[in-house]
Amino acid sequence: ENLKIAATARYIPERVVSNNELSTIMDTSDEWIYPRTGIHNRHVVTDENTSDLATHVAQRLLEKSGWSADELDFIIVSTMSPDSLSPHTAAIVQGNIKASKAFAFDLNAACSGFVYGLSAASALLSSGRYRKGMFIGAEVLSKLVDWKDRTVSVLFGDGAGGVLLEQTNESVGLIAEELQSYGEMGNAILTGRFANQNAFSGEISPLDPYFHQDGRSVYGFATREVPKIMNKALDKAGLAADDIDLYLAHQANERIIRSMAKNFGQDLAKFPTNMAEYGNTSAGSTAILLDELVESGQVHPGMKIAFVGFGGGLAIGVQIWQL
Ligand SMILES: O=C(O)C1CCN(c2ccc(-c3cc(CO)ccc3Cl)cn2)CC1
Repeated sequence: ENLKIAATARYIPERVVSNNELSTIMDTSDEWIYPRTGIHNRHVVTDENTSDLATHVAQRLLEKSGWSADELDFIIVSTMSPDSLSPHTAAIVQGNIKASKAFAFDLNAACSGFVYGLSAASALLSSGRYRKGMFIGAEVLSKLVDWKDRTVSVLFGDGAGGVLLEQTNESVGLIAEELQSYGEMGNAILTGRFANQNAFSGEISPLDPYFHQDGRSVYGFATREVPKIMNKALDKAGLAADDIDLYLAHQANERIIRSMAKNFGQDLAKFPTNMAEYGNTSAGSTAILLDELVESGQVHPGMKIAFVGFGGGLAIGVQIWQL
C-alpha cells in the first residue's frame, strides 16, 4: 500500500528516576533491576498527563513536516493510560492543535498499541477516503502502577512518540502485517480495572486499579508466540528475516529482545533498544525508538523495517514497511 511516513517525533517528560533513586523509596537496586530488564532509568510526568505528552508530539510533527493542523484528516492516539475516558485523548490533542478538519479517536491495544494504531491509520488512508493522518502512541503508566509494588513499578515509564502518514504514489509503505490477540491469556497483564458497582448490583468488592502482571507467563508467551507471528508477516511479504534491515520491537525487556533476535537468526544489532533510559512505555515505546533512529540516521528511506508489538490483551502485532 503506497503510504509514506512524512515525519516522526517524540516527547519524553523531563523527570528522570534512576534505579538508584527508586532504591531510596523501595527495597530494590540497580543490581536487581538492570540484569533482569535492561532498565537503568525511566522518565515520569510531574505536572503533565497523557494528552500533554501527545500534544507536544503533535506540535513537533507539524513543525518538522511543515504541514498545518487543518490539513489533517484524522488523529489517532494509541494509549492504555488516557487522561479520561471522555474526552478521549486524541480529541484533546485535536482541540489543542486546532486541527479543525480532523476527526479523532483513541485506540487501546496496550503494548501492541503502536502497531495496531499504525494498522488502523494505514487502513484509513489506503481506503482512499483520507489523505493525511497523525498517529501517536502516548502513555503515562506512572499513574497506573502501585509505587509500593517493587516487582512492577520498576518496569514502566512515561513517554510518547508519533508519525505523520500520507498517501503517496512512491512505491513505499506497508508491505504486510499480521495482528493476533490471545484474550484467553488476558489476565496475565492487568491494570485500570473498574468495579461494576451500581445502584442495583448490591455490594461489589472494590477492585484495585493497579498494574499486575504475571511476568513469567508473559515472558514465555512473548518468546514463544512472537516468532510465529513474525514468520506469518514475512511469508505474506514474500521476505526472509535477513531482508529486514531493522526490527523495532516493543521495549518491554532486554532479555526478551535478545531471545527474539536469536530466534529470528538475526544479529542483535538489528534490534536497537532504548529501554535502558525509558523503561517500558507501552504504546509509546516503538514510536520513541523510531524517532530516535530517524534522528540519528540509522533509519532512512530505502530501508525495510519490521515493527513488533506484544503485551497486554494479550496481543501481538507485526507490520513490515518499505521506507
Ligand atoms: O526476571 C524477572 O523477575 C522478571 C521476568 C519478567 N519480566 C517481564 C516480563 C514481561 C514483560 C512484559 C510486559 C509487558 C507489559 O507492558 C508487555 C510485554 C512484556 Cl514481555 C516485562 N518484563 C521482568 C523481569
